Amino acid sequence: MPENTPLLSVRDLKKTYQGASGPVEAIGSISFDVRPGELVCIVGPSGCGKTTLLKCLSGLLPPTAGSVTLDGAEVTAPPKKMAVVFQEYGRSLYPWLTVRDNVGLPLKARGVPRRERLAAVERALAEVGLGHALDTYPWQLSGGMQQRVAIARAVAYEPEILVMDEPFAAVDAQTRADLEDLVRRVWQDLGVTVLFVTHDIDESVYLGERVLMLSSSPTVVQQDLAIDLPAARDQLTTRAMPRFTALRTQVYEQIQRAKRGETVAATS
Ligand SMILES: Nc1ncnc2c1ncn2[C@@H]1O[C@H](COP(=O)(O)OP(=O)(O)OP(=O)(O)O)[C@@H](O)[C@H]1O
Repeated sequence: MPENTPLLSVRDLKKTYQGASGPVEAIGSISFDVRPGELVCIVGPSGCGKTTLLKCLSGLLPPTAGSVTLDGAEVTAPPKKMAVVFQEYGRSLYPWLTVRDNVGLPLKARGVPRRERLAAVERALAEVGLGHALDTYPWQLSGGMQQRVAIARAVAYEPEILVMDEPFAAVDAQTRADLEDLVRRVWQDLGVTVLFVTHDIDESVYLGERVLMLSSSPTVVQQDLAIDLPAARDQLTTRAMPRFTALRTQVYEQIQRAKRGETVAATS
């Protein structure tokens, strides 16, 4: 695929729920593209429709209007080319399966032969620094390690796009910093396209090459901001850069505007 052809294309997406006391317009109208190999963060205030958007993107919820296209095909069911990592790692791993079997499960379901599957599982676990944990069970690991297993499972599947839904919201600050660096490393090493949803402004700027800021519900893209920080990022030096501070201030101000219900045109 040429580099400028979008991998994921969201066009005029609208979602209205039928609530008990009438229609709830969760998503007003959202349009954006993600090109192959990009790392895009989506950030917005609580209740702005991030979960609704992700459900529509991953084919779990039909939009009221508009479309989602992945690699040229309209998404109407969970796409094979997409892997999703959720916040609740504790519920996404099977406690009765070893780490090796948890990571290998989607490949088994896809019919990948055993030898090839085991090689892919070992590669993915080595990538997330858990090459030594193949035969352990999820409940023998810390929360951060379990989330690494969930990331390895997504990576082993070799998706065209890796969607992460607030994946680090439930871990402590130090683990979170390590996992952020892990996501950037996986993105750089494997060239996978990443769409990362977070409510954390600093995290969106530290991780992303682009940040899409959502307005309050009914949601639109408030701003599409290019993150022009150096590709090699480091928790101490990058976060201490004046440019980092300027970008986080810009995102913070937009989120505050979104909370007040002020919408501005999406610009980069
Ligand atoms: N099944 C539903 N029926 C009716 N309204 C809903 C339903 N699901 C979500 N909503 C409403 O749609 C809006 C967006 O909700 P959504 O959960 O997508 O936001 P969010 O950004 O993921 O929130 P948070 O960051 O707090 O998790 C909210 O006003 C919510 O109350």
